[in-house]
Amino acid sequence: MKKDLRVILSGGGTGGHIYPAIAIADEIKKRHPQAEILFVGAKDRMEMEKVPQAGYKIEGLWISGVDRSFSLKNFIFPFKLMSSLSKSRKIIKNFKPDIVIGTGGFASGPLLRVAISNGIPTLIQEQNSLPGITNKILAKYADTICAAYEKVKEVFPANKTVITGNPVRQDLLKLGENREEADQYFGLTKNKKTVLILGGSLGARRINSLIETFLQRFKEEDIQLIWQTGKLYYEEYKKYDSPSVRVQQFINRMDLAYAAADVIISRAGAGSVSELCIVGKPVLFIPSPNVAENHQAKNAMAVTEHDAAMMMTEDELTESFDTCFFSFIKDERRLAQMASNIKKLALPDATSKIVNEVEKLVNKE
Ligand SMILES: CC(=O)N[C@H]1[C@@H](OP(=O)(O)OP(=O)(O)OC[C@H]2O[C@@H](n3ccc(=O)[nH]c3=O)[C@H](O)[C@@H]2O)O[C@H](CO)[C@@H](O)[C@@H]1O
Repeated sequence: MKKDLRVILSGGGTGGHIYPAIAIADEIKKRHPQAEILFVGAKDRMEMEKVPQAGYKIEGLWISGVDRSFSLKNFIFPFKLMSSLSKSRKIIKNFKPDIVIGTGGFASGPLLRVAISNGIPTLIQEQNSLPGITNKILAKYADTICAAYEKVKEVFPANKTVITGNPVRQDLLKLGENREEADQYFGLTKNKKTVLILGGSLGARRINSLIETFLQRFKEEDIQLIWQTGKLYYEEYKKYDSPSVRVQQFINRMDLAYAAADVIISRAGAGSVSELCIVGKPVLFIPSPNVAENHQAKNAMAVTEHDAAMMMTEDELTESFDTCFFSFIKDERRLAQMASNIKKLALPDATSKIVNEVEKLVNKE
């Protein structure tokens, strides 16, 4: 293996594409401390803040997705694409990567395209059971595809697809017994039942309105909350912050949030689902209905079919949340069974397996 390995990672738009890239970068750095790593994301998206926070350099492309409906935004898309292809060429020419890794989201499209046409080895990582559009296009030309679900072999070339699982950040792999630190970090009361509410990296409008409706009920049941609203909705809900309802726009210490929780209510983005399997606590999934081909429901069903979590669609919430959730949270036997079942689905070696594939590609060169 080259001593001065040079790697570009590209992916973003949402945490679901950013955190896998950071986990892969951390594992590469662990194995190859001399490696030079550069991220490429989309200007104005959350990767421009989260990647430097994780200690890596990032360049931004002027790129966005195409609206599925007719929209004025789509008229400038060709210009954005040309601009980002041209910037990708410059980045690749200057950085001279040994490998380019794409984790999905629109910024990885132009960059991987340029890498492929320059004959640079490429690897893409697909988090979902139904691939996103960028990865679908790139898969034909990429050298290796690392995925979490067997099912993607129906869409991707099976001969170069390796099932590894989704990369999960190192700090989430060793939650251990840091509940006390977690309670202190969030200012929670010790020994009080805690529910963690997660709306995915951007927050979830419907989950926020559900929690607002049930605040009084949680109080009556003596349950405290860590409530992640998402940046977009924080202003609307921050008024509810109190010692028993910790309202957060975004949680930087997910390790502590998971450690503090007895039960978790969550969206079913692929990364969240993979993390929750590792965390091994009882979960109620409320999948987003606003994603391509309803893939979050499919991510959640991959867990519920093993009797390892509960799931409710947004449509079921009004009628069933009250009775189902509040009886679930009191049923200690059922909670323990769910925690044990979900833990069996964890794939904690995913990042390591992906970096093995990265090394194979670089060594081949
Ligand atoms: C609305 C939307 O398009 N969602 C997609 C997006 O989800 P989203 O961006 O929500 O991503 P995931 O659920 O995959 O992962 C969320 C990540 O953000 C982290 N996190 C979350 C909240 C927080 O306060 N702090 C924090 O660090 C989680 O620990 C996790 O690592 O990408 C996923 C992976 O491609 C898809 O499956 C989802 O359908």
